[in-house]
Amino acid sequence: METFGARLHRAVAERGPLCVGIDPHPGLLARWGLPDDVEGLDRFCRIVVEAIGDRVAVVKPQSAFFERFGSRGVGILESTIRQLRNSGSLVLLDVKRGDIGSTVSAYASAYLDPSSPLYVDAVTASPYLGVGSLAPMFELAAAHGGGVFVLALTSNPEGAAVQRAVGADGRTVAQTVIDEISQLNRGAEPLGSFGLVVGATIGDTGHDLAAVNGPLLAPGLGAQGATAADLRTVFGSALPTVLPSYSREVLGAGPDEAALRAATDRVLGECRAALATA
Ligand SMILES: O=c1ccn([C@@H]2O[C@H](COP(=O)(O)O)[C@@H](O)[C@H]2O)c(=O)[nH]1
Repeated sequence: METFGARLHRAVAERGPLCVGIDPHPGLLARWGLPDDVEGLDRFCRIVVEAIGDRVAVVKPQSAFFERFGSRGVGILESTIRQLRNSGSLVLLDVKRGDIGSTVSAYASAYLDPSSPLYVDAVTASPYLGVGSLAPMFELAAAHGGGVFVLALTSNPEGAAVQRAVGADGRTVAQTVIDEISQLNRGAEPLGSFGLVVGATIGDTGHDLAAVNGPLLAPGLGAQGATAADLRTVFGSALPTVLPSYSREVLGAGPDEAALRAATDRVLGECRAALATA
């Protein structure tokens, strides 16, 4: 079985270093001339998949925008995941789950067990009940070639107060998360399956990402103000493992599929240029 890290490495080599988010904000549905209901959500997702599913390495549906429509919205998430998988992109579900270990087991089954209707290639997870509490996710991901991206240094300004707080051992909370994920990826080739989320907005925080040996998802580009040129400052020598992520910056070009593809190609070009300087 090929690991998620290997599959991601291959997808990025073939399609380029880019993740595009599917975030059907009410404002975007309106701009696309779609109703703010399940039919509008379905149409929005179908257009995005048709436009970019066969050209982007990773697509990241944001679960919140599906959950807000209840069970029918989750049904659209399931069908969107299926369509994305058929289009050849890897699916990273942005769902930021975390809980005590026994409950994390159920989250792991929901997203990382191939028999689940919500089965995806990778999920985002929250480490604030302790990185160790996410072990059931790591184990099921490893068993089935899946991946987990753990929040480390998020792109929002409020994250710093928690993530940069310093513990008794002198390390920040974020550095503890970084170090524990680095351990999980030790020796993995060509890339570990356990990633981190590090916002492109955060500047140089002095955190050491050099030993992670796993993918570094970088949201915050475009709508939140960061540019591809900021990636070097944030990631330094870890730049080659960065997976830049854009949602509204690309989605704002829709609903025209050619315009969505053009926006995707533009940001991919910017990211390629930024990462090539590594
Ligand atoms: O630190 C984080 C973690 C996750 N996100 C998510 O990424 C997208 C960003 O959307 P944009 O439209 O490109 O701003 C969104 O789904 C967030 O929940 C993040 O922004 N920062």
